[in-house]
Amino acid sequence: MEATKACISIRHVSKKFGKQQVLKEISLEIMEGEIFGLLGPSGAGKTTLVKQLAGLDIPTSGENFLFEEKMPSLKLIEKIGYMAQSDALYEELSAKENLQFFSALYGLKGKNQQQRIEEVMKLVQLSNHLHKPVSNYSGGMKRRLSLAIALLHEPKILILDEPTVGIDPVLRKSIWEAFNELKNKGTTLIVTTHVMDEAEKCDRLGLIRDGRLIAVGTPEELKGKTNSATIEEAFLVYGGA
Ligand SMILES: Nc1ncnc2c1ncn2[C@@H]1O[C@H](COP(=O)(O)OP(=O)(O)OP(=O)(O)O)[C@@H](O)[C@H]1O
Repeated sequence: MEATKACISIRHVSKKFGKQQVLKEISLEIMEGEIFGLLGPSGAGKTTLVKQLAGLDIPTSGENFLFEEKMPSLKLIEKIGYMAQSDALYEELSAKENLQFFSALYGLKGKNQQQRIEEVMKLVQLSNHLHKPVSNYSGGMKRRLSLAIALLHEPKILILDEPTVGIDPVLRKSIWEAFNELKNKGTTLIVTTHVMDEAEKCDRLGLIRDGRLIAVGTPEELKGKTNSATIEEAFLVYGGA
């Protein structure tokens, strides 16, 4: 069997904002085609780390590599899809107009653009709402539209910062089905969360607390090693003392 390759390599990454040290010596490899969850309490440093992976910020020390290329790199932009924590949508435009705007940024034109718009809206189950102004969308619909936008250019790596916040359990399930579909097509997904049942759905997890990566493993490994019934319990064991 072919060994899986790392497509993201985080090497001794630290980050300071003023005097506050937000990331502390993080080293981690994320494999091609896995769903990797970054789990940690609010303020742990998850967003700070994924922003660096998306090329939107730089470490104070250490390095991030994507496909063996040091970040940030313009060359990699088309390989990365990033969905931020808050939606960056034009409320006064329709969903379709938003999708057309972002498609143009990625250089998608004509028939190809139209086809991708149809595909991504189908994936997030918003095909029937294409012409609605975004201002008439619910919070969950806006999250799904943001996801559709992050998927437009078929990125190899998809970085999702709390993608299902404010989304009800039924929709959350359908979004996770979409994640698994993408994974099966070879996309690597990085998902930040503090929802424990969501953590269980990831192939591997990185537990992050106060800017430190305190454990990495599959949900089963993390529970097994700490003799815990739940990820929450395992987290407390790793974070305790
Ligand atoms: N641009 C910035 N300037 C100063 N401090 C910042 C900046 N960005 C983040 N921080 C601080 O860094 C710490 C980590 O924030 P971060 O957003 O990475 O946490 P998080 O784990 O993503 O939390 P949440 O789950 O609430 O989004 C926080 O204390 C935050 O206030």
